[in-house]
Amino acid sequence: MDLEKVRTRIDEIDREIVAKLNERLTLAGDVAAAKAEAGLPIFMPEREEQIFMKLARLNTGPLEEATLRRIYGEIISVTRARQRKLRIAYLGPEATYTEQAAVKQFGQQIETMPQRMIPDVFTAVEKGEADYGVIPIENSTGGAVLHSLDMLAETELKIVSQVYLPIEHCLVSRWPLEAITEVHSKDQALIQCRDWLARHLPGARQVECDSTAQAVRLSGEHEGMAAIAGELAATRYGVPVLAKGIQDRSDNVTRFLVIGARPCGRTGDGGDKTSLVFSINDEVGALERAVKAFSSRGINMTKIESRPSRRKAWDYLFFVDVIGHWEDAEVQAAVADLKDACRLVKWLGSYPNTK
Ligand SMILES: C=C(O[C@@H]1C=C(C(=O)O)C=C[C@H]1O)C(=O)O
Repeated sequence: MDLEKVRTRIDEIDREIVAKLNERLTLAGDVAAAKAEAGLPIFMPEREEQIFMKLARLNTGPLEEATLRRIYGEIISVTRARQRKLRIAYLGPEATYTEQAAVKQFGQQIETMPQRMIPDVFTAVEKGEADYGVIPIENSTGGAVLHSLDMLAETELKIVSQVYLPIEHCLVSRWPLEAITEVHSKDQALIQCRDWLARHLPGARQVECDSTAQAVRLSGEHEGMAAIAGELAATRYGVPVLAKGIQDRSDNVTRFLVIGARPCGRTGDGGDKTSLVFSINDEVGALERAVKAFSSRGINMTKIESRPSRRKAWDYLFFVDVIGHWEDAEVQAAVADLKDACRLVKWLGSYPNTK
């Protein structure tokens, strides 16, 4: 093939792409103005998911769906920022996995607001200092993030989106493996690397701290100290990576939630998930009746997790995820039954069931 000819064609395509990008940006800017008038939020995850689903159907390849999503994620990020840069609070400090999840959801065009603890993320959104908050909720190896569950039970904020992020942990230190006496990290990360640590650093003390990024920062300052964290945190704080991929399972994925002041609308086409929390009466068959409210209608329950209610000893809250939107007739009917069987039923949010 003639190189010059191909390059000429590529240049033409680029001209078209740039023109189209600008046209899209201008149109979406008009939408933003109309939305401001109608009192609708800048960020509408249900609309974005519909766009992504439509793009996937249009795409004939060779472009991979995940790549298309990433490219469009940035285009939409720029569009949102044209109205106003969204302020995103997340479990910090900088370069945590939660920051990566925030960028995966919102793109680069955001104002990042790292917070020290999970409750601080909720407070920042509740006070209106941040537009949205991002928190970890569960990991495929280590299970639930209990602090996040407890906060969800208390808050009036709603879950508006979920983000799955593959997690690859690294051992990060300025000192060689033989010299390491302490490994610092978030409890979840230590649990996810339990077998690796037992094999490679059996004598090292394991110390829990608030975040993986915080552990990296500390480890840079103290002799014999190592941290478990992501490569991004190691790079950001300038501490060398000694070993990569040290999590016990290669399919290690964390699910994050985006919380906001307003609920998210329906995506439709079975593309939504609903999270709720309920508390059952102390009687025979109460939990079964609660579960049947969904199963008898063919509603798929994708998760159930119990936590102490923190009100009374041996009193529990059940956190469940089901497929469907709170406004779906079937879900509403199930919730009516659930309310008959339960002391408390609280809607935590409905959002696109993004993979
Ligand atoms: C332009 C809009 O605002 C935002 C930007 C979108 C886009 O760039 O396509 C889509 C949804 C919203 O999060 C809209 O709601 O249509």
